Amino acid sequence: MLIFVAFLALIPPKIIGLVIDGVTDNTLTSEQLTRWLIILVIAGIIMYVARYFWRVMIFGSAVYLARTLREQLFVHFTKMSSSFYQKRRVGDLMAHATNDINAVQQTAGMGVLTLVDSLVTGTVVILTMGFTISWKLTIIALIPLPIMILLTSYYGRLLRDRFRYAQEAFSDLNDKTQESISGIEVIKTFGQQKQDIEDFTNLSTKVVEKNMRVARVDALFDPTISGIFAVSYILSFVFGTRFIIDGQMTIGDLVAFSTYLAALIWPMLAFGFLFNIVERGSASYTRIQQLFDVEPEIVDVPNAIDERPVGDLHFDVKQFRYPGAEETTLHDVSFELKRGETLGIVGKTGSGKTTILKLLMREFEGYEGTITYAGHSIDAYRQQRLLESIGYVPQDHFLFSTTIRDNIAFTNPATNVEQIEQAAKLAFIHEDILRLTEGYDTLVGERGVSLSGGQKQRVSIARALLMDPELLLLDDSLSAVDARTEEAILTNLRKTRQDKTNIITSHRLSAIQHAHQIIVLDEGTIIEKGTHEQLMDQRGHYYDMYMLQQLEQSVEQGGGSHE
Ligand SMILES: Nc1ncnc2c1ncn2[C@@H]1O[C@H](COP(=O)(O)OP(=O)(O)OP(=O)(O)O)[C@@H](O)[C@H]1O
Repeated sequence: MLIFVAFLALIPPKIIGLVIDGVTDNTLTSEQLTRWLIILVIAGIIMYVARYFWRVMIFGSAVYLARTLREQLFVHFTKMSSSFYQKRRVGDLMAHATNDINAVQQTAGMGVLTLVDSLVTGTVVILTMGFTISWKLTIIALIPLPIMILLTSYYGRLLRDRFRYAQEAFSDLNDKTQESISGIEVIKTFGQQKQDIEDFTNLSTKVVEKNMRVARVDALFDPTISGIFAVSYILSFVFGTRFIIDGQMTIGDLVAFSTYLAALIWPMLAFGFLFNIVERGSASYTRIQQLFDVEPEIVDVPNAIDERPVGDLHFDVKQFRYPGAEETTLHDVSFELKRGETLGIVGKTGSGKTTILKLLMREFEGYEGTITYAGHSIDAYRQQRLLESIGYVPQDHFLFSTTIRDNIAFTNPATNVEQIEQAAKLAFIHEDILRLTEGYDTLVGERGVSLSGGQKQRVSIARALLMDPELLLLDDSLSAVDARTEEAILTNLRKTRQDKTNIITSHRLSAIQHAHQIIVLDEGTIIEKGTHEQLMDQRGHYYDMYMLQQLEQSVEQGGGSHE
């Protein structure tokens, strides 16, 4: 259609030239004039329709392209492991997925349009000017063209870096906004709004400065192209009138020529802007490509076992250090857990409890040692299958912005009401949910009601229990519930998960007291191991902790003595 319109656009200038020559020669009849006018109107209407459709098609395709790119990026994000998210900021990733993809979309739409239009329309008009009017005048009019190409491509190069800096500044601002809004409660309670506004303003000013640097180059394109075009006009009039005087051209020819020249304004502008548009898109695309280039760290081995592991667990890690960390996080941690047993892990904060669970879920690799589950190393399984065996209740519980029902039924939206309620009862949250005005349909998360810390924890537990996982990992998941509720949940777990494996980490010994095995961690290694009774007999760290907690408990309850 672009090519078709380019040819149609040749008609009006030609007709204008013929009419003018008809007037100067006194040969134009009113029938001829009417015919020319009808042709002009028909050409105009066809061009109108064709232009409309090709714009819709080109810009529409650009929107589809952006969708494809956005989806690919999202899928890529979901493949990335924890260490990727540790290094990247959320706001920055979001800026890539929005701002940069928009810039690529602009390039795809405007870029294709300007490229095809400038080349096709430009070439067709130039050839027509040369063949039907005068080659000499055409070449003279186009003398300034190379200067325009040189200048605009130079501006394009200038623009590229500046645009990249502007996009980076926007990423920083996006990140700041995201973090401030998420942390607004902390900012307010500490009275830090003023400082926060100042930080925001500084970043916002940086965005303006960087975009002004872009605008200063942007602004050069238009005057340069128009200026050079004016030179073309002057040259064609000066030489055109000469050629008329010499009898090489008619007045109609010169009028048609200048109309063609006017028709060249847009292709020339488009050609100049092409450098602008392409450089912007390429700066943004490079930023997106850098994200795509990051390989997922945790990948399935070839011919990975495509079955959920069910069986005994053997954890034997000689040494593990988080990527980039200076000190070893875990060393010489080993335990064996038969299917159906419960392991309790206790230890001071930062002793490595959560790390053990993360390694079990294959969130991080690169440790020295082996972790086997049901007779195979955990990395021999497809990660998806491994995780299907594991129900994890993280320390920082996270609820999605949806109903409580959907939050619990997260792993299997098709679950029936009874199963959801059963999971909620096991997690001792059913009664609390019924007390909410809309029960299981109450919206929670960012858009809904605020549940207490303990309630959120129990919804998270219900979510994991609904899976009826082979291996349940409770990461300090009972810290925000009172002792009675904790006891009730643990009793439920003991009753319903007799043949399933559990690992419970806790600061409170009451949560792990009944476990088949307990390990006491300190600075990343096991310092004591055994059952509650064995550990009490040892009179070591565990014993001291237990006595201290008993004392605290009896003080809380108003008593002064303990056994
Ligand atoms: N992603 C990470 N990158 C680098 N270091 C980490 C990372 N996560 C934890 N650490 C460090 O590893 C150590 C063990 O952390 P871990 O979360 O396993 O402790 P924890 O025993 O679960 O503590 P808590 O009881 O406070 O949850 C800590 O020193 C912590 O700073």
